[in-house]
Amino acid sequence: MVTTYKSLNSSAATKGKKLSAETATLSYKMDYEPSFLRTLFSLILVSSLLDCVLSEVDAFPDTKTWFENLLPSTMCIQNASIESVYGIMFDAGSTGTRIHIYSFTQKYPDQLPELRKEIFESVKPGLSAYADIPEQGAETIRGLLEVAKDAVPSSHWKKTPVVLKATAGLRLLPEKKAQALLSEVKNVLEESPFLVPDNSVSIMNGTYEGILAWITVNFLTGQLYSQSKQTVGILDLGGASTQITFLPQSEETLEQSPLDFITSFKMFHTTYKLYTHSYLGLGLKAARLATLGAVETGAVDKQIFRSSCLPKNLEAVWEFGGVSYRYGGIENGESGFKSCYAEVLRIVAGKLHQVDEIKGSTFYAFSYYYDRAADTNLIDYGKGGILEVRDFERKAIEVCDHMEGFTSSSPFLCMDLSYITALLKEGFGFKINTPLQLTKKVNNVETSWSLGATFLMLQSLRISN
Ligand SMILES: O=c1ccn([C@@H]2O[C@H](COP(=O)(O)OP(=O)(O)O)[C@@H](O)[C@H]2O)c(=O)[nH]1
Ligand SMILES: [Ca+2]
Repeated sequence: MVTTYKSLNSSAATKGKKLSAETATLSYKMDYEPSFLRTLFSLILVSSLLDCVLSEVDAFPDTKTWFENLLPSTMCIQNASIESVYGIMFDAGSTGTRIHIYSFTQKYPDQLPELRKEIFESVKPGLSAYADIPEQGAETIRGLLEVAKDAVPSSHWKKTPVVLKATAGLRLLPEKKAQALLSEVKNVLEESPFLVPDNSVSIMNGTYEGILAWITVNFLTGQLYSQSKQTVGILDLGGASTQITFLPQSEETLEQSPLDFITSFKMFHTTYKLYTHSYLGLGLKAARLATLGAVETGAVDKQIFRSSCLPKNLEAVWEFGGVSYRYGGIENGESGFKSCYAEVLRIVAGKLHQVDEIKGSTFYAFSYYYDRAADTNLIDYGKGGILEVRDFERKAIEVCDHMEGFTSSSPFLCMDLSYITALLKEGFGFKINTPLQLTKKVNNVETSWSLGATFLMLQSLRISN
């Protein structure tokens, strides 16, 4: 693996520095060829190849209902030379925009292609911070496209599809502002030398976000093509929304869940009926705003939003989604875990659907679950690890009850850890000893929805040689 950092903005890099620093870029390159990935992507690409030949036959007929609007319209393209196929996926998240450039190779015409390399780069803040200056937001995409131009040989540019999917940051913007951003972004993609399919720039439905991340993780852990089909559930905690997705084992779950929490799709000759839901406004940063009471009021110039989850003497400014908020602790008032937990509990109480069977299931947790666990040394940043829900609670108590010793690097740490504890325990209803597998990467591949989305993009485009 080759790792090169241009400038840093990962949690590893910001650990011990200002956690709310929002403007920098991170880039790294990964080379990997684990055998199961070869198998996996062989399966994917073989399916695509067959589909191209049998263009009348939809390989995943049942999927149509749920990813109809997610995918660019179907077409059969002669995507690449005999040796390489590329796919570019933008993840426009609420806190940052990321580009994933995946390359696949086919060494011999009669052999199956393999996933060879992923190049990743990100910028902060996310597109939603440019709500009033959409052209400038789109410029961030232009910058990331330069990375793609370096990564993809120019001979392949015209055949390489590029897609951008925005998540909760844009979902929360007024429709007009979100559309203006998407339209500027579309222009920038169209000015690029890459293949821009129909519907290439869109706001992704939260249901897809959960399902695509579930596909990614269960591909990477080998569950989707293993005989046992012991799939794992996923918990994603973004800045503005959070997702839970798993394959129910109990009939009761299927029967008692709200209809829109259950989604069926077919892959590799197996039909999966998943439980998935995305809670908009319950991402980590949106929860900060809610705890501070700043959601309804918005940022008012002189107002300072206060919380017992913050150090008593703190007064500072925090930027989220392009808005600046003044915030601080309660001087001569309450602080510490007990009062903070009561505050964050109000954000989740009665807001989430609970399912009994998750108490005994295996869940992979990533994004801010991972970042905050790593920030507080609950896990190693590089390796991740297994935690129980009560580990987050213990750490929250430790941090919240010793805020006098806080450093300016982490003013929100008490609030974040308390919120994560409340979300897991009182929100989803996990037991305090439910184990969570904290994982950022599986075999060097990021555990995010973007790989699942790229897989479906290639599938949809019938990429072939
Ligand atoms: O490829 C990625 C994309 C995002 N994240 C994490 O996702 C969180 C931020 O969520 P995001 O900005 O995507 O917010 P959303 O739009 O999903 O609410 C942070 O913990 C990031 O470290 C990540 O680990 N890998
Ligand atoms: Ca996300």
